[in-house]
Amino acid sequence: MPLTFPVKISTTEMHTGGEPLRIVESGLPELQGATLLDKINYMRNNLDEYRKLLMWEPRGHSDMFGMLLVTPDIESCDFACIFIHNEGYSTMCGHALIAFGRYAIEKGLVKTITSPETRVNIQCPCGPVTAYVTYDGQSTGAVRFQSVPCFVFKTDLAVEVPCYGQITVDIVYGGAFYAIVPAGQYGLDIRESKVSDLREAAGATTDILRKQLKLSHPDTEGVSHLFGTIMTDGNDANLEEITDTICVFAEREVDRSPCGSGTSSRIALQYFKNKVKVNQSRTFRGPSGDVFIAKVVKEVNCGKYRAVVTEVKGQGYFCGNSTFTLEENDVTGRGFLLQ
Ligand SMILES: O=C(O)[C@H]1NCC[C@@H]1O
Repeated sequence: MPLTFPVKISTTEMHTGGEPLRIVESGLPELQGATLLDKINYMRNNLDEYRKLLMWEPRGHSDMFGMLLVTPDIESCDFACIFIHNEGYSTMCGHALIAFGRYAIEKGLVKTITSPETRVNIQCPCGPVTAYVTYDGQSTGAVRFQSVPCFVFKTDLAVEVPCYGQITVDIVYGGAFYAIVPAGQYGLDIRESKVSDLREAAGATTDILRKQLKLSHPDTEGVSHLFGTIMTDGNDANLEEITDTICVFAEREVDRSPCGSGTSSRIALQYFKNKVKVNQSRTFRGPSGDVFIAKVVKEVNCGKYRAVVTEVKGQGYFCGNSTFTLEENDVTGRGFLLQ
């Protein structure tokens, strides 16, 4: 289905730890479908031009991220989200929820607001996620969210990454599946190496794993896809120290923040490798220098897997509003990417 003219799309622009969040407020045709997954599939099949218009150049860029709000189909949830990025649609996004928690309250979308925290129940494609938004009676601040069950799918998986040799990764589910690997395995340093080198190595790892690894989730439809590779500083054991992380997801998109779902995955992996205990907090730093604080809240089951609910805390900020238009004869303006 082509774009419907006149195109006029309104958004609020936010960021969490430097990672953009473009919240679409109006201007898209209605998404058909009974469930959130149906609506995502409808958008993917019929309205993907709108994703490209909003995420790609000249209105976005190859590291852009956004979300749309739709009606939830889980009764306990107040909102449902569709996450969009350079390649398509994703299953979980922590940085988006951290920003959205504030948005929901500041824009008057939440009926019952309580201090010092307000609970917001959000249906994500991976399942229901609870966000707790700090509210002091006047303004909103930090947001913590509790994840869907996170589990380790495979540990110590050896993979031959073209141009880099044999690399050993762990595969973890934190609302999305990630490969997790210390940057040192590629001869890279997460703090000193160029982001372009880290992006390339992580992207090459995701590419080969997507070809070779069959993923499955015990009970959630539509999530069995390797979303990206997370490189770490390898510092899993020393709880007192900040640990660095860079998440390269979708089509080699670099998360500026520590990545909420990636942080859930990392703390879950650390838990199952006996590096942290329930309720022990750790600080994760992303490439922008901003941090998330995370911990394991409790152990649960997820099908045959031992799993954990994690909690990740950070703060998002408002940075603007946009109204996007498109002239009918503007072919380039429909979206392109330079990478
Ligand atoms: O915070 C997160 O979970 C994410 N940020 C962009 C990519 C991931 O979805």
